[in-house]
Amino acid sequence: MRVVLTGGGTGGHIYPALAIGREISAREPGSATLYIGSGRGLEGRIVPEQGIPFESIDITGFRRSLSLENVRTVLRFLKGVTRSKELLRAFKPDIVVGTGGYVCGPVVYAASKLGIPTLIHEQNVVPGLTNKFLSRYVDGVAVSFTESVPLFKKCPDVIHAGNPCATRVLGADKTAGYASLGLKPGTPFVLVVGGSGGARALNDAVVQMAPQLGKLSGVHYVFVTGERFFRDAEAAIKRQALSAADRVTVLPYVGNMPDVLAAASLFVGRAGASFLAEVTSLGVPSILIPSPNVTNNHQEANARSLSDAGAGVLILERDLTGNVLFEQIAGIMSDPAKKERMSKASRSLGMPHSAADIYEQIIRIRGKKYSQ
Ligand SMILES: CC(=O)N[C@H]1[C@@H](OP(=O)(O)OP(=O)(O)OC[C@H]2O[C@@H](n3ccc(=O)[nH]c3=O)[C@H](O)[C@@H]2O)O[C@H](CO)[C@@H](O)[C@@H]1O
Repeated sequence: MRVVLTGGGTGGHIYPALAIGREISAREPGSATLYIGSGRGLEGRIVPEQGIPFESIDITGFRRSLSLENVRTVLRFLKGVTRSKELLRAFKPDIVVGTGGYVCGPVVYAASKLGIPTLIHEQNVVPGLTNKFLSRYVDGVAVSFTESVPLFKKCPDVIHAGNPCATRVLGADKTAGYASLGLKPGTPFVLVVGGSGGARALNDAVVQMAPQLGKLSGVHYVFVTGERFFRDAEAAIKRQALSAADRVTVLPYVGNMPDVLAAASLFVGRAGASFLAEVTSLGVPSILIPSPNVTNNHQEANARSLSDAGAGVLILERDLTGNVLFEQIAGIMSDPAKKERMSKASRSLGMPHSAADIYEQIIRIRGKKYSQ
């Protein structure tokens, strides 16, 4: 099959696209993939690193308030449609899959105008602006939460498939995870990550709790700060961690997150939808501090679905301090029975067959389109 993947800005939109691409290649060896993203997003680095051909278009997102910038955005969108049409005519895909983020707008729209079968995947309960717009043109929609199905009632083929990132972590290699961190296999460690871009509030709380890290004997800590915060955060964390500094690893970004996540004893992070799909697919217990700065506060809804099931502990950012965070970490890491209960609850929420369901949907959509 020839497939175009598009979506991006942040990891939460890129990794679901890559997971769908991987499923297609596994089912149909010899498939050809092209990823179309924005030159400004994280995809420009991640996708070529995976050995996938990458083309970029110049596009920005809409501001929610009226502004001159929105006029420029419309012009860029129209230019993006023209450029996408050129790329699509040259590549001749059998399917175009969009996973949200503004970059997939012109690409999926152009594909639908050219009569190419199209599918979008929505990661969050509340659909993003781009996917809402595209839902009028696409042949199918895959959503991550059942609650989102009615929001796409005008679309021809809507399925509840979970998030394909859940499938991407299934083949994860714990041993490789420990090795990449330089840890002895089996070392218990707490993984703290503020989403694909890092989170200042979380990094600040980590610096505040760092003097207490030594209290938990034998536990290692892996702090992933986000590229833009790395230098300052690393210096501050190492300084504050005192005698436990040798049990602390600080990194800007983790390229092999599935392996590292599979080895982790506890995940502490934001509540982005793709991360949560991975955490539940692997049955990792979590402490979640949802970002308050996202559309419709959707990360809090994501986090509540885990905390209500006993799979995670929810801390609202306004209540976050170093002490609160360390108390919760210690409460889980020093109570194996509690950790095990949370782990079981987490696994029960996982939907690891997600990418396979989406692959079946792609086959169905193509079949229908070409029989018309
Ligand atoms: C601030 C913001 O707009 N956040 C949104 C964004 O989050 P964000 O882009 O942070 O996405 P998620 O937290 O959902 O997922 C991050 C993805 O990046 C990967 N990863 C992350 C860090 C790292 O060092 N290495 C790595 O590989 C994770 O394994 C995961 O696959 O998209 C999500 C959609 O999925 C939304 O739910 C979030 O609300």
